Amino acid sequence: MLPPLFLGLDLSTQQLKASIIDEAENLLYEEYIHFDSDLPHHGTQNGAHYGDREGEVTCPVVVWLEAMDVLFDRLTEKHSVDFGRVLAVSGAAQQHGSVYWNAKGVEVLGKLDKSKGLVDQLEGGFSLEQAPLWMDSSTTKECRELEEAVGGAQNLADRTGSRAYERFTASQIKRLYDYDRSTYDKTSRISLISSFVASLFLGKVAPIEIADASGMNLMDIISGNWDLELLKLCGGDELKEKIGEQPVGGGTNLGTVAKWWVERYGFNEDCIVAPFTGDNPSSIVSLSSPGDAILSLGTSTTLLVSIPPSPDPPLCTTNSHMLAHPTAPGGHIAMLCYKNGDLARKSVKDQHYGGSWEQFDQSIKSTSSGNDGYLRFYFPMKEIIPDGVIGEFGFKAAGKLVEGEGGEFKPSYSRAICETQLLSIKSRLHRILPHSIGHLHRCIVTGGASANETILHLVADVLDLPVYVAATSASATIGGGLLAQFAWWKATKEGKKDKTFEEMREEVGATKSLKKVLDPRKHESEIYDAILPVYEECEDKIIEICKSK
Ligand SMILES: Nc1ncnc2c1ncn2[C@@H]1O[C@H](COP(=O)(O)OP(=O)(O)O)[C@@H](O)[C@H]1O
Ligand SMILES: O=C(CO)[C@@H](O)[C@H](O)COP(=O)(O)O
Repeated sequence: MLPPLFLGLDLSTQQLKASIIDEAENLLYEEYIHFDSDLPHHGTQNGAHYGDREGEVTCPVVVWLEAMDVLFDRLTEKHSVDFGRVLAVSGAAQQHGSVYWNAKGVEVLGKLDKSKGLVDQLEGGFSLEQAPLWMDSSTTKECRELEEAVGGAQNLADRTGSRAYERFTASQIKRLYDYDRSTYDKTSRISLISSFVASLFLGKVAPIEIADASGMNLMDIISGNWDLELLKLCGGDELKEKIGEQPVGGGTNLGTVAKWWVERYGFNEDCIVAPFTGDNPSSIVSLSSPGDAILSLGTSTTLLVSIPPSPDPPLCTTNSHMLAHPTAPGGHIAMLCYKNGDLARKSVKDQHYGGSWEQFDQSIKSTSSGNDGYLRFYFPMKEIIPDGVIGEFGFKAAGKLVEGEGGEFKPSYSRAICETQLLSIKSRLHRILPHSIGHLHRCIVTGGASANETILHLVADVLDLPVYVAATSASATIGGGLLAQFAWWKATKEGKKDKTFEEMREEVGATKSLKKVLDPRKHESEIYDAILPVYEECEDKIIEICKSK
């Protein structure tokens, strides 16, 4: 019999990616479906629709169904993947977004017909055709109401790991419950995007995974169970039923793939489905050890630090997130998340460098650290950190606002956007680290922009950390493959049921194949240390300006 394979998926903001690995984590197949370019008839812009309500950002569920159909056709036709060798599947998805199944959808999911694709059968199976995404910021009112109901933002953070955020699922559900009750009532089950994809494999609505559940403002961050009072506040008594069973850990065996996968694509009928997690927790699974910072430069920018289990309660702040760890019970992940990451850099590249990353990079290379004393901030979308700021702002390093939105600016635009994005992380990094971590040893960079060595140089110098990358920038899909392998290993190997993820990695002899790319340069890092207070002063001014708008 040929050795087993493990399938990991990542349904991220702009694309659906798949990786197939073997037991030693060798990457055998990789494929992706880019929503805008592969499925242009849905009219997504960077994977999203921007709606009529202020801050409304969604994606039609049918885009993801079609991406699944096309992806598996491609894996079969282009790569001739033998799915009979795939013994477990898991994966990840952009966090926080939610999918609303109606009764018909749940019913059809349980009896998929092998002669038809997912779109043909499941279109019309959702009470909300447009799923709210992590970029949505339309639920500020619901957020403040939720915080008020539990005695303030810090209380909610202590309880769920985060204060109320617009993109988190609680406020999204509350908006539906408060303003669109008939749609809410037509909703039989609510999935996260991650558990929605797991449901497609399972042929029934899958439970929500614990790390992704901690991005909802609905789960008790200490116990890992649903907070019943919060459920009721957001969606009445009936929300408990719609959300389903308690969150489950990464690597849980949820059952085997639905018959449809066996009959249509030749999946092994024993192929295990393990819970899908969020893309950021999945990157932690594939890349991180405590003491590492992970910088994910995907559509969003996130900074993640894995925190080992501790008897002390996790450090929950109103400016950062605390997530449950997907594979270490009692462990956590501290996270910063920025909305204006890749899309803001891309717009600078298109506006000033003719759409060329080479020219974007060249402008950084031909200027020096600190950009001749200028700082320029880009927030084309309402930002998460600092909360609610929007616009473009340029400053002299002395903290003097040289122009407001738009206006003339001489030094390098590309250096400016990368420096201010990274200085924001530098100014917050120490505040999210618990004492148990002490200090960080290295920064592992992943996501699309980790392919850009010029940006990696800035990361090393600004954060003053050695920079590492993995063999592929698609760390979330590899994390999915590893979660699949973990579920299979525990379920099928004698005596492994209660073993840990690390024990599995040790047994199969897998090491994280990380490559050191750069060390920070002392002189350059000192320049950024010196700029930091000025950066913070400028950021405070922007917050004031935006408040008074
Ligand atoms: N050389 C580069 N420099 C900077 N960014 C890049 C480069 N190459 C690709 N990217 C960015 O990577 C992004 C995709 O990253 P990815 O991690 O796949 O996103 P997501 O997972 O959120 O869909 C693209 O939108 C693109 O702008
Ligand atoms: O909202 C968050 C994390 O809180 C985002 O990081 C999403 O999870 C989207 O991920 P990418 O598609 O940008 O990787």
